[in-house]
Amino acid sequence: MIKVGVLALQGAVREHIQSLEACGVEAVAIKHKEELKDVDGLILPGGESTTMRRLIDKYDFMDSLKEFALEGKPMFGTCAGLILLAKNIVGYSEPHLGVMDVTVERNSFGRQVDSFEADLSVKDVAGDFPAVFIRAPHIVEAGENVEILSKHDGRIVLAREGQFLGCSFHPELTDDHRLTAYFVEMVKEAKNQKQPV
Ligand SMILES: NC(=O)CC[C@H](N)C(=O)O
Repeated sequence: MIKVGVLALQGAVREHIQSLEACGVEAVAIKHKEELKDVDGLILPGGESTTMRRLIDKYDFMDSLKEFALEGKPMFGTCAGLILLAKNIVGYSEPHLGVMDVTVERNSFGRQVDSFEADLSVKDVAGDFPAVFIRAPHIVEAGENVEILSKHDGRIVLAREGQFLGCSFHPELTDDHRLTAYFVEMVKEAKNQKQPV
């Protein structure tokens, strides 16, 4: 049995927990860095990346989050969470965690369109995934080991690099749990690989 955490400093935490539970796994809100030891995978939710970064520093989470990544445990960044994972952010000299080989641009779907919904074709997941975008970033550049899983209007909005999954939108805000289920599979695979045979 696996356990998946949701970083609970700010943002859409409860919805992610419900989506994970709908996928049949145990889900916990992570409020203290020590709790990271208890989970096999972690979701970094949407919200506001600069606020979340401030709280990561305030509660001394940064080293523990980087260690979590180094241990090979899967991490799923949604919207602001994707910005936290990215190695490069357009207009910023430093990344946050800087673990996923992508360059992201914040609020990149135009100010006049604050939020919108779109049906996406997602590789290996769905032909019609309902995606909710809220002041969303997109991936402007992806490294050679990054697999592009979905695009909207020619822009990369979902990608995977090994243990890291990142999307521009909010997969937790609808009743469609297929993308959460995809991440749950990543967590199960990573855990099985670690187990001695
Ligand atoms: N819904 C979201 O997570 C928005 C992300 C936000 N615009 C940021 O840059 O952090």
